[in-house]
Amino acid sequence: MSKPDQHQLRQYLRLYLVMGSVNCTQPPEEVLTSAITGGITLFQFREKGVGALTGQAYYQLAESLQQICREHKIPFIVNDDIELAIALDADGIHVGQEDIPADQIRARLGQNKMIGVSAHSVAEARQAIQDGADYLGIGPIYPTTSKADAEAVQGTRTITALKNHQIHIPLVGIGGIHADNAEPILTAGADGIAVISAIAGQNNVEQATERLNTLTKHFIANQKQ
Ligand SMILES: Cc1ncc(COP(=O)(O)OP(=O)(O)O)c(N)n1
Ligand SMILES: Cc1ncsc1CCOP(=O)(O)O
Ligand SMILES: [Mg+2]
Repeated sequence: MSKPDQHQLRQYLRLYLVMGSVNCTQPPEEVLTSAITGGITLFQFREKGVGALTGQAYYQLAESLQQICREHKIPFIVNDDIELAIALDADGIHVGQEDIPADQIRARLGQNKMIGVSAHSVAEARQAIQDGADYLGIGPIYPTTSKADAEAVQGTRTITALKNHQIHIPLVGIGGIHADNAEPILTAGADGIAVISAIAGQNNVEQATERLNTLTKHFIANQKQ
C-alpha cells in the first residue's frame, strides 16, 4: 500500500484499533477480523505488557494480523519496533517520546511510510512535525488501564491547544475512549479516536466496533454540512 495523502490519512485515522494478544479475550485474528467487519479504518500492532509474545511467536502474530489487514485494505502500523516494521514492509510505525525519534525512523523507512508520534504538548507536537511525523497520537485523554506507564490524563486540552496554535497535522485522541465519551475528542478537532479496550476487550467485538463506527462517521458527516 502506498502512503496516503493527508486527506486520506485523516479518513484512516477515524477509527484506529491498537492491539496485541494481551488485550484480547478471544484469538487476536478473530478480534481483528470482527473489528474490521465492524468498521475500523486503521490498525496498529502493539504487542506489549505482561504476557506479551516474544521471538518467533511475536513475529508470526504480526505477520498473520498484517495478512488480515492486507486482505481488507486496512493499513498495518507497527508500534515501536522499527526492525519489525522493516522486516514486514509495514505501512507505518507509531513511536512515542521514549522511542526512536521520528527523524531517525524517517531516515530508515523513507518517505513512503506513515510515521505516527505520541505528543502531550504543543512543544512535543512541533518537534514531531519538524522530525517528519505524518500524524500525532494525543493522550491519555481519559484514565486508561491498558498502558501502565501512561502520562497524566489530559482531557482534550492538548488537542484544543494545537488548534489554537494553528497546528493542523492529522491527529487522534487515545486513552480510555469508548462510545459514551468519544464525542468531545472529535469536537475538539481530532480526526478520529484510537482505542484498545473499547474494541479488543469487548465480548462482542463487532457490535462494539459498529457503535464506534456509526458514531465517528456521523460526527464527521455532520461536521462537513
Ligand atoms: C495512536 C497512538 N497514540 C499513542 C500511542 C502511545 O505511544 P507511546 O507513547 O510510545 O506508548 P506505547 O504505545 O509504546 O506504550 C500509541 N501507541 N498509538
Ligand atoms: C497506548 C496508549 N497510549 C496512551 S493511552 C494508551 C492506551 C489506550 O488503551 P485504552 O483504549 O484501552 O484506554
Ligand atoms: Mg512507544
